[in-house]
Amino acid sequence: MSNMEPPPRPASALFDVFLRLRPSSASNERFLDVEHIGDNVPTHITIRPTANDHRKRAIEKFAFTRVFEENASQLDMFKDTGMLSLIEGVLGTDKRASRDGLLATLGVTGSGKSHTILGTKSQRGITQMSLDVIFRNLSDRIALPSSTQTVFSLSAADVSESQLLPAYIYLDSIYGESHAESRMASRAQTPMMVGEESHTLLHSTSIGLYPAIQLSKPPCQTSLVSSSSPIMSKSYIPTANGVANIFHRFTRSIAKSGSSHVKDASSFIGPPRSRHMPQVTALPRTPSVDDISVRIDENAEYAIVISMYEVYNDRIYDLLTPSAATAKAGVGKRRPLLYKSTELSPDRKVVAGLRKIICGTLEEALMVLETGLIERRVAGTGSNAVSSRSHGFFSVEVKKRIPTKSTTWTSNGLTIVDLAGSERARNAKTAGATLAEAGKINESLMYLGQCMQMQSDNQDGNRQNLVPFRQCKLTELLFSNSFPSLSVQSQHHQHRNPQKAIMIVNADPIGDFNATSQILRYSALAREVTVPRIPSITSTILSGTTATARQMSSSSGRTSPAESDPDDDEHDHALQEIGRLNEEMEILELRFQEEAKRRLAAEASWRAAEERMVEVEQQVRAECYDEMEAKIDEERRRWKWAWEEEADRNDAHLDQKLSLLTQNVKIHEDAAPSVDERVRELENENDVLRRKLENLEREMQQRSPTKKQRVLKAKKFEVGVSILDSP
Ligand SMILES: Nc1ncnc2c1ncn2[C@@H]1O[C@H](COP(=O)(O)OP(=O)(O)OP(=O)(O)O)[C@@H](O)[C@H]1O
Repeated sequence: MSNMEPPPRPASALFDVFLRLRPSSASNERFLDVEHIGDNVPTHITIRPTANDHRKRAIEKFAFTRVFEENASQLDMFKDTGMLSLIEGVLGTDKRASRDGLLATLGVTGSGKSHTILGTKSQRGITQMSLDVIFRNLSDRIALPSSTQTVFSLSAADVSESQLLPAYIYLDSIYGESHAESRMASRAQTPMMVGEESHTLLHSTSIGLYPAIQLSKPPCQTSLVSSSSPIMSKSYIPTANGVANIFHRFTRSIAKSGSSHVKDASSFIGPPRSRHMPQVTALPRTPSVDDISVRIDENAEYAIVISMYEVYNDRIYDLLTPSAATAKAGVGKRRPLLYKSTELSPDRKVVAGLRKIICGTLEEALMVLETGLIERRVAGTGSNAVSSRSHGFFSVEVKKRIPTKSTTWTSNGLTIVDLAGSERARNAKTAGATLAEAGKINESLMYLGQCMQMQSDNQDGNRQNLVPFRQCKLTELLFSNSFPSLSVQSQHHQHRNPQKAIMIVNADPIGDFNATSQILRYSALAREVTVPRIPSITSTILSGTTATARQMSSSSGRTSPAESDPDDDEHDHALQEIGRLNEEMEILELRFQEEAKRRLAAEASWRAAEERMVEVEQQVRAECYDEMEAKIDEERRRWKWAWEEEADRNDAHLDQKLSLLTQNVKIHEDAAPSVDERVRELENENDVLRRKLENLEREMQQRSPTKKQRVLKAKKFEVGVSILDSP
């Protein structure tokens, strides 16, 4: 590739790629040079191996959208990388150009990524400047987060199953008493109690005075009252516990009003924590962006919602849910979040379940940013004392609605990504868990490299390869919004333009040659390899022969070139051709080595993808099994319950039948006999008995004569009595 131009950005390109060189205090040999062509802004650099590197002799030339040299300021980086048009796209001034924006920084550990986007103690980074421009330009068009109506409607419009919180409540939950104390100190007036019917809270902090939330009875009728409202005859400043209580009622009221996303306060706030609160006044104020204006939609009302998360070991963690709080609440380890399609966002993946903070002022946004940065995992390694060990994501969602036309919010996001440093593990004095971290970081950056390489390959011309962005969380998060959604369901949803993205590659021109050149190779928009004209052994020998030949020819008296021997010319040509072919061969050899490396990397990623597939399959199987078990359990319970119900019903039915039966059955008793009948009965009975007696006497007589006589005597006596008795 000769006369290498920075290629025009095709529509399919993922990024505009800028290179920023950092001033370095290292005393190594410089290996990177910027090419200056007239007064044009530089777009090309060359890297040449240092003198002590004898293995590589190729000089590589790289093209970027623009190269920023060591003297570039933070403000230059903000103004000249296209951040303003990115912000305008997010603010959605022009509907056609309205889109999400992404800014990412890439580079070796310590090359200045965090410096560029997050700044230092004395200088702001692109993130703070972007927030300043957004809040300054929107100023009074920003909806107050203390309005419950705003919180309701924003929660209802959120598609990512998030927990939305106004910033002052969130900050109180994090900084607890220290925040309350600082509020106390900052308040001029002594607050007074409100009457029984309504509790009005003056909510002020060291970073400004907030409007009050009035909680009247019932709690769902929460309303906003200005702090200067005459209703506040009595008021008080809440303590941290008080705030938690108020918030509990506040969120309950929101939950009651039907928002599915706002959860119970207890899920947000554990016991009040006394973290050291960052002081907004101590944050840097330069460079100033007061004079920068961007176009906004003058008819719209805006809301700014901030969330922060990190990708650590290929898992997504919320940075605004402090791990200390989770541990205190007994939840244990931080719970990774899913990047998935939700019910309200079937055609797009979102990080689901994040805590999102509605910020009304720049100060609130900066406090939230500081809080998330404190949470971000940092571990000192040999390469950089405060190295970022995770990929940090800072997301500013700009929600917009036209109050006269619609009550629903549309949303575009500006995501700023501080990628973890890519250093080879052996360079860093890492061990154990940190070594595993380095492995994951390098793996995800390798996938990122493949995606970016694909971008520059696609720019080469005819090839339009698919960007393999689904290989890891990092590339999924970075690229899945870069392509227009093809989903059928998206017809029912708002059509979204693909995101616009900027990549800033940071490099130290005196730093680690190998690590830096590796990053430049896959991030550059174009690349050219040349081999320096250092004569190879063959050409040296051959040129030596030529020189001798020339000497010989000159000594033979032929002085004019016109008189030169045509055989010699042919010989010279042949030697030149051999030299050229040698160079070409060396370049091809280098290319071949690189292709071989890429093939190995592709094979590794293929294997990783296969392993991942197996893992996912196992996971899905386990999930299906659990789900099935749960379903069977539920069915069993349902059947048991139905069976018991049926048995109870049968018992009840039987009882009912029995009671009916006992009610209708009467015991029949015969009527009592009259006296005459009774006498007759007794006489009959008497007769029967008498006959029996007679029979018995007769039997007796037949058995014993003495007895017989006695019986006869008795008989005679009875007959005599009966004769006497008879009338
Ligand atoms: N352009 C610059 N001007 C002045 N100082 C710089 C510049 N770039 C980086 N530095 C300084 O170099 C040090 C390391 O930079 P920084 O922390 O931004 O590196 P990093 O690439 O984010 O590293 P890591 O990947 O480990 O997080 C910091 O002290 C930073 O202030």
